[in-house]
Formats: sequence, structure tokens, C-alpha cells
Amino acid sequence: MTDTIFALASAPGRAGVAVIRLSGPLAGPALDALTQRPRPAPRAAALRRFHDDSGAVIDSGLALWFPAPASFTGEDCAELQVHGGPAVIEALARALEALDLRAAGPGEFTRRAFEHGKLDLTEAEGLADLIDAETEGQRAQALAQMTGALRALYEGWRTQLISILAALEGEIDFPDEDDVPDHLSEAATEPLDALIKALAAHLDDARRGERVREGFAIALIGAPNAGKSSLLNALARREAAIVTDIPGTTRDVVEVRLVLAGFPVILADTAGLREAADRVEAEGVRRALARAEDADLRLGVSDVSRETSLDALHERLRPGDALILNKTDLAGAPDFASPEGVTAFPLSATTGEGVAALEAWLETAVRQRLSAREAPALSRARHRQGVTRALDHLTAAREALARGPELAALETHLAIRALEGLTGRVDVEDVLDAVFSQFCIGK
Ligand SMILES: Nc1nc2c(c(=O)[nH]1)N(C=O)[C@@H](CNc1ccc(C(=O)N[C@@H](CCC(=O)O)C(=O)O)cc1)CN2
Repeated sequence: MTDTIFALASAPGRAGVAVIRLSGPLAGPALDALTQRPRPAPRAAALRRFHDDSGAVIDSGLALWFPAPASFTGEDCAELQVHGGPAVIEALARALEALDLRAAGPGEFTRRAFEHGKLDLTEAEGLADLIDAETEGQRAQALAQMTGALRALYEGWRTQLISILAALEGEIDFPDEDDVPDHLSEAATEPLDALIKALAAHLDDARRGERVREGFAIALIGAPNAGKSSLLNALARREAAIVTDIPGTTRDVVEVRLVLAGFPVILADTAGLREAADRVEAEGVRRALARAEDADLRLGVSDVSRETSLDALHERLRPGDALILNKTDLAGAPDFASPEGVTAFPLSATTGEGVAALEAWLETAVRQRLSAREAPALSRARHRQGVTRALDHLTAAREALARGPELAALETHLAIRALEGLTGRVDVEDVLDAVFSQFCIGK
């Protein structure tokens, strides 16, 4: 028989109310034993006293009963909404253990919901992301995924592939020598081409969904003492990085997290780019360059009161990046050209003059690059790998068509399997373990 599990579903610590959730065949009997009263009507809250095995009252609170299959997990479930004190929760946990229930591990409730078909793997991931969401953009993306946006997309592709596969298999079973190429082109070529296009477009999204989930990376780069750390502090509105007038003060990468336009942003200050004085600084410069390379957007910072040529900095910037002409308080309005597609911002990180204009521009840039589109975005490396694998098999299927249906059918079948791995239709035990172990206890 399946274990019956319980867990604190609300956050641990003192709180107004704590929610303890039960799932499994003993949920109903445990509720009866704790309350010593008739079970509440399904999904309706009832005020009850909760007793331990000696009959002593632990607390009074709300009891809820969710009979299978109409529950979050699809099993019999119950909820105890009690006073949120650590001793209350501890005493209830001991009473539940005495009734043969066991404490749940991370993600166990959601895993049971998945196993009972209440949600697919992408929806479970969306639920985990919703719990982790700290910004509005993350919340909106996670909610869409939790309510089936990616599931619908991947299941839709799978359905189309199944009819393509049926056409190819029909061709294998009943070959019609005369018009095989025609038949195949009608039944498979065009739909395959359309799907290849759709999967490629889904992948070619500048990693938008992953950026929303993990953070949009902005790197500050420039010569030593150009004012990168001062700018980081000005944008973070706190003294996150050490600022001195000694060139080479920042040796490693310093990160701050910001929210711009409702999206998470990781702003990284890096070591100044110059011939390093020692091995530690050299490593700092190497890390600075690597960070600049990987960032979604670069802010090239220059000191216009001292620097005479920005050529070296220009080389590191790409269209869409910004050139910061810093220290206008010392130099006045600077006269430097910026590379093609790079926006220049004269400002003073110390006085704050011009910083608001940069902030407004950054906010627009992040919004433009990360805002939701009509089609849902893939949000994890797992999705990217699965869709890439499906696309590779579809491309192989398309190429194989010219040589008859057999190989094309095999490759189409493999593409279907790749999509089924994404939604969790085919059990991939290690993938399930990886997904559900990221959940908190009680979810
Ligand atoms: N107190 C409490 N609040 C909560 C949850 C919970 O478990 N308990 N949730 C937990 O995540 C979220 C709500 N999600 C839920 C999802 C499905 C069902 C559920 O019972 N589904 C049944 C019946 C649906 C119906 O009555 O229409 C089903 O799908 O069959 C309950 C909560 C957020 N708030």
C-alpha cells in the first residue's frame, strides 16, 4: 500500500497560521483520529480540536477533507490549518507519526500529483518556478507554464508527429510503387517542414525564458578606475562594491541582483581591463573578459576626464550594448563617438547626474528582450535539450524521406520520444528525480 505522507506546507517558523497537509490512504482515518468527530464535507473548512494519542488537545483549527481523486495529489488528502507555532507543529507531527504517517520528502506531493496525471512535468516545473518567483515577470511566466502553456505546445507537436508517423507507416505497410514519392510528399514533407520551422523558432528565442527564470546578465567592463564599482553601487542603490581611487580595487566579479521592468537582473562588476600587475589581478581580468563575453548586455565604462581613446573598449561592445561616459562632473560634456548600435550615456556615478536616463534605458532594453510573446518560452536547459533532440531527429527524418519511409519513420518516432521526455509521458526516472528534488518540503 502507498505510504501516507504529511508535511508542513506553509513556511517554517512562527506564523499566524500553519498548514499541514496529508496525502494517501490513511489521510481520512488520521483526520478522524485527530478530530474525534465526523469528517467535514469534502473541500469545506470545519473548525475542529486536534487530539494526540492520549486524547489531550494539541490545538484547535480548521480541518479540510479532499477525497480522491478530486485533490491536489489525486489521492485522499486532508489539511490541518492550525496556529503557526513551532510547538504546535511539532506535536501534530508526532501525533501523525503515531498514526503511521511519515514526513514527506521534497516535492513528494507534486510527484504524486504527476503520477496521478494531475499535471505533466512542464506544469510541475512551472509550479516549482511559481514558488521560487521573486519578480512579476517570473511569476507571469511560471503561472503560464504551470497552467499548461508548454504542455499544450509540446503535446500539439506530438499529436502532429503521430499523424505523420501514421502516414509513413501506412506507406511501409502498403507500398504503392507508382506514387510513393507523391504520397510521401503530401502526407509528410509539408507537415515535417512546418514542424521543423516551429521547433527551430521555439529554440531561437535568445534564451528569453531562461533569462526570465535565471536572471538577465549585465556586465560592467572598462579600464581600471573608470568608475565601474561606483556605477554598480549607484544602480544597486547601496554600497555593494568597494570603491577606492586605487586602480585594480575590484579583482573578482562582484554581483548584485536588481529588478528591472519586473524581471530579475544580475549586474556584475568586473576587474579593470589592463596589463595585470600580479597573478591574482590577471585572473580577475580573465574573469572580467569571460563575463563580458557571456553577458546579455555590456556596459562599457570609461573615464572621460582621463581616457583619450576608447578604441579598446569599443572592441568589446556589441550592438545593443551601452557606452558609459563617466565622470562628467570632472570633464564636462564629453565628445566621444560610440560604435554602431551602441548607445552612449554621459553621466557621473558619484553625483548621480545622468544615472536615471541610463536606468530608464536599461529598463526598456530588459522589457523589450524579456517580455512575454504569444508563444510560450522554454524556461530550462532541460527543455532546450529535449527540443533540440526532437529537431535533430525531425531534420534527419526530412532528409531520409527521399530514400523512402522506413528511416524517416524511425527518426519521427525518436522525435516523438524526445517530446514525450519533455512532458514526462515516458518515464525517465533520473529526470523525475532531478525535477522533484528541487521542490521544497510540503510541495
Ligand atoms: N490551503 C491550500 N491552499 C492552496 C493549496 C493547497 O493545497 N491548500 N494549493 C496547492 O497547491 C494551491 C492551490 N492548488 C490546488 C490545486 C488543486 C486542488 C484540487 O483539489 N484539485 C482537485 C479538485 C478540483 C475542484 O474541486 O474543482 C482536482 O484537480 O481534482 C487544490 C488546490 C494554492 N493554495
